[in-house]
Amino acid sequence: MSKDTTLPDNARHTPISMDGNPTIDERANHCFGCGPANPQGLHLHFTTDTSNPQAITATCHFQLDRMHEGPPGHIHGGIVAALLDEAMSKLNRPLNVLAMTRHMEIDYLRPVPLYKPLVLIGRHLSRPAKADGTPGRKFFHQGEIQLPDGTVLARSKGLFIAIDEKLLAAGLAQTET
Ligand SMILES: CCCCC/C=C\C/C=C\C/C=C\C/C=C\CCCC(=O)SCCNC(=O)CCNC(=O)[C@H](O)C(C)(C)COP(=O)(O)OP(=O)(O)OC[C@H]1O[C@@H](n2cnc3c(N)ncnc32)[C@H](O)[C@@H]1OP(=O)(O)O
Repeated sequence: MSKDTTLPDNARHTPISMDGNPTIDERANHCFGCGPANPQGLHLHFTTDTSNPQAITATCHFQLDRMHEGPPGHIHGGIVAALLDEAMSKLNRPLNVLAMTRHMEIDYLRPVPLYKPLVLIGRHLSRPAKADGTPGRKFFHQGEIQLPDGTVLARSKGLFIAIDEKLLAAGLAQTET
């Protein structure tokens, strides 16, 4: 039976060693991109599609207003970067890794409008193997901001590096002091 990709993917995509521990998303999440607990955040909500493990995607429908203005009537370039970073980072969890952005590049193809419904899409591109053939730490992803008709306004490519889960514990401890 094929998977219904219109439904949210609610599987708990975490390493087995994290069973029993809340993920970042399950705690009071202040992430600027997706955290419900951040009153100034973007509150982005993504639906992931893992039906093809070679082409995992994360999609978000969103619309911003003047709070995020750069060029008149358009989204600030730094916010465009944050949107693309967020979309790409949303691919790490379905890939069962904790990973941080090491490098990203952006093509700002067209100004991105405020007050219009837009689509934000992250696509997993590749995870090169290490020299010994074992899975590598580098994850290459792509992000796009599109108009509903598919016109691409901005596109990113990102390198994410898988990190040790202990770093996550250290980061969370810092937020609790
Ligand atoms: C103590 C606090 C820690 C807190 C962390 C906690 C949790 C984070 C987990 C997940 C994120 C959670 C939620 C999502 C939040 C936001 C969503 C957006 C995502 C982000 O916004 S997240 C913030 C921005 N992000 C950073 O704040 C990263 C700062 N940074 C570092 O923390 C290190 O930089 C790190 C750990 C990334 C890597 O450090 P490292 O030492 O482990 O790795 P290393 O340097 O060895 O690089 C590995 C291999 O990448 C190659 N390489 C390097 N640069 C390259 C390039 N440009 N092109 C091609 N290859 C390149 C090297 O050549 C090497 O390759 P090789 O292994 O083959 O030699």
